[in-house]
Parts: sequence; structure tokens; C-alpha cells
Amino acid sequence: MALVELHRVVKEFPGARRGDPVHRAVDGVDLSVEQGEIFAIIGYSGAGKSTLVRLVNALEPVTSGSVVVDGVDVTTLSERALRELRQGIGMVFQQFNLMESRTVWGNLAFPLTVAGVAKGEQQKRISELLHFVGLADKAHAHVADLSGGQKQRVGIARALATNPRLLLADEATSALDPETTRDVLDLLAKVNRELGTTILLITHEMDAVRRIAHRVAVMEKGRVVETGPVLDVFADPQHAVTRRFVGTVVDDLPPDEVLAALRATHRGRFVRLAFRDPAVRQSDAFAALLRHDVSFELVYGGIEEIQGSSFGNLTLALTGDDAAIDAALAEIGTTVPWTEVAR
Ligand SMILES: Nc1ncnc2c1ncn2[C@@H]1O[C@H](COP(=O)(O)OP(=O)(O)OP(=O)(O)O)[C@@H](O)[C@H]1O
Repeated sequence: MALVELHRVVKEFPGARRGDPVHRAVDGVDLSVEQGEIFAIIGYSGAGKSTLVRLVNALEPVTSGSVVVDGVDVTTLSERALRELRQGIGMVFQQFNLMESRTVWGNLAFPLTVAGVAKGEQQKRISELLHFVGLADKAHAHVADLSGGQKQRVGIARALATNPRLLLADEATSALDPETTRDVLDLLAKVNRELGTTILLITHEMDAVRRIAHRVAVMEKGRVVETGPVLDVFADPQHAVTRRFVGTVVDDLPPDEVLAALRATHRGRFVRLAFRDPAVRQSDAFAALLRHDVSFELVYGGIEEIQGSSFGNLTLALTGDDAAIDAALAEIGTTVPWTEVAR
């Protein structure tokens, strides 16, 4: 069942000066986030990701279209109903947005007090939360004395304080170093796995997507240009922007100029084999080439493991009798998709 459903959502902002044209930050987005999944939205700066998040928790009104969260169209709610809705949505921010001069405890007590949770109950909840995020020994530390990673753990604990069904993580790891980023992503995956919280992960880092997301939508200029299960998008990105993002993580496709340079130094027909099915072995493809007396050289490629499945592209230079190459490729093609990139 969908927890968040966006239908033809448009958000326009007025131009900076009077007479300037309106700016369409979100341009007709359809999106559906299923209960229990980690859904990533990736895009470059200015693509409209943060605006989209602000529409989901109704911090901004839509220009047109509908935003349905947990069965309720948020575009029609009163201020009071909106406050209730937001209690069911946790937010995690890039810059943590914590009260720096207060203790960790104080930061976690705040949303509980706002939600009307009694003092005794607060104690129990805060202690649970701190254990969950691995900061049980930091309850009385001042936030200002914590590292970035620890601050983000507090941010996540605070977002979880009132047991939200939906967590919006807007560039939650963008201010962190790579190692801390991995720890925080692991924590978000644990939140999803152990608490069943649905997570909408906004990011410009494809590595974050590949590590924890189940599905991904790629945004460019206010539009969703591609969406699908993470493995499918990595294995076969359709849109140029998606290919650029995938290329930041998986370097298995030679850019055109590299391909041209390889062409100049290698003989033969260039064929790219796409390994997408973990059950298919590379050695079977190589054995087929050898059986047909086709020589091959690996000129570019890489096999990556993503969420337990291996995939990647290998570009080979094949030399030998043309008919033999065709016969070998016909055999290989029954299990491994291939394309001839140059001959
Ligand atoms: N309140 C606003 N008034 C006018 N324009 C805005 C406003 N908020 C966002 N925009 C514009 O909308 C576009 C999308 O911005 P948004 O912040 O949603 O992008 P983003 O993908 O989240 O990028 P970033 O990661 O840089 O925040 C940008 O061109 C931005 O300048």
C-alpha cells in the first residue's frame, strides 16, 4: 500500500522581481512511496528535491496536483490537522537543526513535550531512543561537543521520538565524511528494517542510494525522469542524468573519448557484455568465445556488487573469424545481453 502518493504535483514560485516569470520548481511529478520501503529521490542541486519534501509535509502549498499521505490529501487540511499530520512524519536535515547549547537529552525531550508525553514516559522513551541510535553514554553531553556523526544520530533519534510512520531524510549525510556517512546510512537502514519506518531519502549521492534504497526516482529540472528498483536502475540506466549518477559509483562503461582511444590501440570488434543476473557466470561467456576460436581482450569494465547481486559491464575486443564471432555471440546472447559498440 502506498504511504505517500503524488499526483501531477506542480509547485511554482513567483519570480524574484515583479514582472519576472514564475519559476516552476516541481513540474508535474507522479510518485508513489510504498509502506515499509526506503525510497530515494536523487538529483543535482536545484532539481526540486527539497521543494518536493516540503510539499509532502505540507510546509509549502502545492500550486496544483495532489499529495496524499497515509490516505489523506494534505493539500486540503486545516492548520490544526496539518500539525497532527506532521507528528506522524519525522524529519532529518543536512545541518542537523539541533539546539546546540542543550544536552542530547534536552533535544530529545523537546518533541516529546510538544506531543504531550508525560515526564516519566519521556525518560523511558529517551533512553530507548539513545540505545537504538548507539548514544546511550551521551545523554548528558552538550550537542555542541558532539561530532557530526553523533549529531546526526541525535537528529535521527529526535525524528523517531514520536514513532513516525514516515521519515523524511533531506541530504542527511551530505555534511558528513564518507565513513560517518556509511554509519548514518546503516542506522537509517536499521530504522527501516527494525521499526518498519518508511523512509523518503533525498540525496545527490548515488552511493547512498545503492547502499540502502529499495527504489529510486531521478529528478531533473522539477521532473522525475526515471524511476524503478535500485538494482534495475543501476543495471540499465535509461536517462543521461541517471547514467551520470550511476557512473559516479560504477565505472564500467567507457566514456566516448575513452572508447575512441581504446579503438585506436586495440584490434577487433568491440562488444559489451552486460552481466545482470547473478546466476550467470562470466566464465561461461569466455568459454563460449574459446570454443569458437575467438580471441578476446578485456579493454574496459567492472563487476560491482549492489545489495547482494553482482552486475556490471565488460567491454571486450574480439578477434577471429567474423562468422565464428557471430556464432559465439549468438550463444552468449542466450544468457548475457550484449551490444556491439564498435567494429
Ligand atoms: N522559496 C522559494 N522561492 C523561490 N524559488 C525557490 C524557493 N525554493 C526553491 N526555489 C527554487 O526552486 C528550484 C528547486 O529548488 P530545491 O531546493 O527544491 O532543489 P534541490 O534539488 O533540493 O536542490 P538543493 O540540493 O540545492 O537544495 C531552485 O531553482 C530554487 O532556486
